[in-house]
Amino acid sequence: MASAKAKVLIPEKVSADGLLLLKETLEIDERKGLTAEQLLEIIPDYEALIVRSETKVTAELLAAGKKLKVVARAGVGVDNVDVVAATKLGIIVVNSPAGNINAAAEHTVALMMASARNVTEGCANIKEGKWERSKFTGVELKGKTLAIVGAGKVGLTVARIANGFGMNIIAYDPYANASLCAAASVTLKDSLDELLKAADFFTIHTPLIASTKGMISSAELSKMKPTARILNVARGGMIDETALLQALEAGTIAGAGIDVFTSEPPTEDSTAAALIAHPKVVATPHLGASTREAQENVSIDVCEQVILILSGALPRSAVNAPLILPEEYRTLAPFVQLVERMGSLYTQHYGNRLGASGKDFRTTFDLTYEGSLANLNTTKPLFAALVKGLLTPISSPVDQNVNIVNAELVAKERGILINEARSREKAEEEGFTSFVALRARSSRSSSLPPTPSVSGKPPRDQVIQGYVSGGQPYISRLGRFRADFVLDGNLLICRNFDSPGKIGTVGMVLGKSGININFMAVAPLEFGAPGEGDNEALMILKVDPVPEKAVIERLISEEGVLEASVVAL
Ligand SMILES: NC(=O)c1ccc[n+]([C@@H]2O[C@H](COP(=O)([O-])OP(=O)(O)OC[C@H]3O[C@@H](n4cnc5c(N)ncnc54)[C@H](O)[C@@H]3O)[C@@H](O)[C@H]2O)c1
Ligand SMILES: O=C(O)[C@H](O)COP(=O)(O)O
Repeated sequence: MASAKAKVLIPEKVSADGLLLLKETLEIDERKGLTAEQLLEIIPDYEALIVRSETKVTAELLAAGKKLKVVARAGVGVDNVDVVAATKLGIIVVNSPAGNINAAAEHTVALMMASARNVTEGCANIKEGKWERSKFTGVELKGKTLAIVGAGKVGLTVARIANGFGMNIIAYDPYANASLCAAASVTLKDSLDELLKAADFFTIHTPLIASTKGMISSAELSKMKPTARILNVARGGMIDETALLQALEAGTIAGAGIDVFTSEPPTEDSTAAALIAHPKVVATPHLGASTREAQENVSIDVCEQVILILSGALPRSAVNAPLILPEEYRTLAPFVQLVERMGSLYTQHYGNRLGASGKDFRTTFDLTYEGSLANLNTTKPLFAALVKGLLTPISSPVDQNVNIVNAELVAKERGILINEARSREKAEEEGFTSFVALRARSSRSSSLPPTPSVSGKPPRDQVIQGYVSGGQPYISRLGRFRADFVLDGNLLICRNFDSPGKIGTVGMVLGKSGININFMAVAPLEFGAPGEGDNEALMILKVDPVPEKAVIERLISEEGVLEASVVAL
């Protein structure tokens, strides 16, 4: 007789601890070593699929899974799952964002120590029956500088462990939570260059996104000490493998510890294969999360979520849950878009300004719903939209898909604090039926000195206000400036002296660089304290294509152009 229980397919090695939870109510089928064709053939029988990083969950496989309700990734990265196709088919994708953090951090430390003490070389030597002690003199970690790029969950866990070794820890992460860094005795630096020059050990813990892809290439490696060692237990592609191999061969860098590669597994004749074979490289086959404990954690985490979903409840960490539920769509959709874009504007503008004020990304926000918005039944989608907007520009799309289910958890994990408030006082005063105000607080308990304001006074709150008109998101205030522009497209935002000729200057630089201006608005000063940059204005230009960093640098080298940022929405 056919089983009445829903069926779960597990084509990879997933820890038994979670699977035990499934056994009571579901039929589980562990089938390792299936080919893609075999998987395609059997998938129509299953309600749930549990994978790690090896199974390619393609659009074709998902479409063939006529009964599939959930794909669970026992780990963080869903790079191997076609999330867009799953969303279109109404299949929920869940993951375990925190279950393997400690494992990845400890593996980083393992590679750091193995590289420092020539563990693999010494081990291979003695196994060959040799005893060549003098060849393998290493270095100690105590008193050395550990430089961390990406002070997130894994990066800070590495820092906490490294404190025990007596290391001096510095980090570069423009979007980090300063108090969490200070609590882990991490000194935040303003540039990657500072880390490259100071590092004895250099480790990367960022997502693989446009700004981190190829982040370490020949130019960066050439700034490092010849005694420095470099580690990557995050994602392949952040260190240029060819450049690293050349630096190791030239002896301009002392060693590397690598767990992840641009293509996995690396092909035989690839640069990655040459790196792996290099005597100064300690390499592992993507073992960051491969501990019994981490596998138990991620297995229990995703199996619990599979049970929730198959019983009709909401999971904890859905990668593709909506920001907004269908019944709320009509009222909330334009505001969800507004708040998400305000968050994205905040991160890209304040986190990436070039010029006088510099970067000043903060992590404590007040989000106030003014006027008729104060009557909303639920603000959950708006909260989620803000978290998504703040984090999307600095996250890999597959690693961090923020939605109403996971927004609070993601914000907490990233050290972002959002205080929501409702008010009916200011909307009328400002001439709107409703608007949203986002205020990033100035208090920074950080190891960094606070960024001085233009007046040299302590930094002030950063404020963005927006409203919806005709279904479009508008910005009515940006910092000290009264604005009125549609928050859409590629925007170049320049702060400049409010004096004749500035628009021409900016237009000329952009024209010479082949950049078209589709729209331009000037935002006058309205909210500044006396003496605080009195003679200033903002210029907001919708541009195409997005200006390169060199163009922005040229702009701010022009007289009277104080700073500029690019915001792509
Ligand atoms: N090897 C493994 O098995 C394994 C296991 C777990 C996690 N990982 C990988 O480790 C990495 C870190 O994971 P996490 O959980 O700590 O992520 P996280 O999101 O908690 O932290 C990432 C940090 O990178 C920062 N960042 C983003 N862009 C940056 C930039 N351009 N410059 C500097 N910093 C930037 C973010 O602000 C954030 O603080 C991810 O790539 C993840 O996929 C690998
Ligand atoms: O994304 C992850 O969770 C890690 O890279 C681990 O992948 P794995 O489950 O295949 O070991």
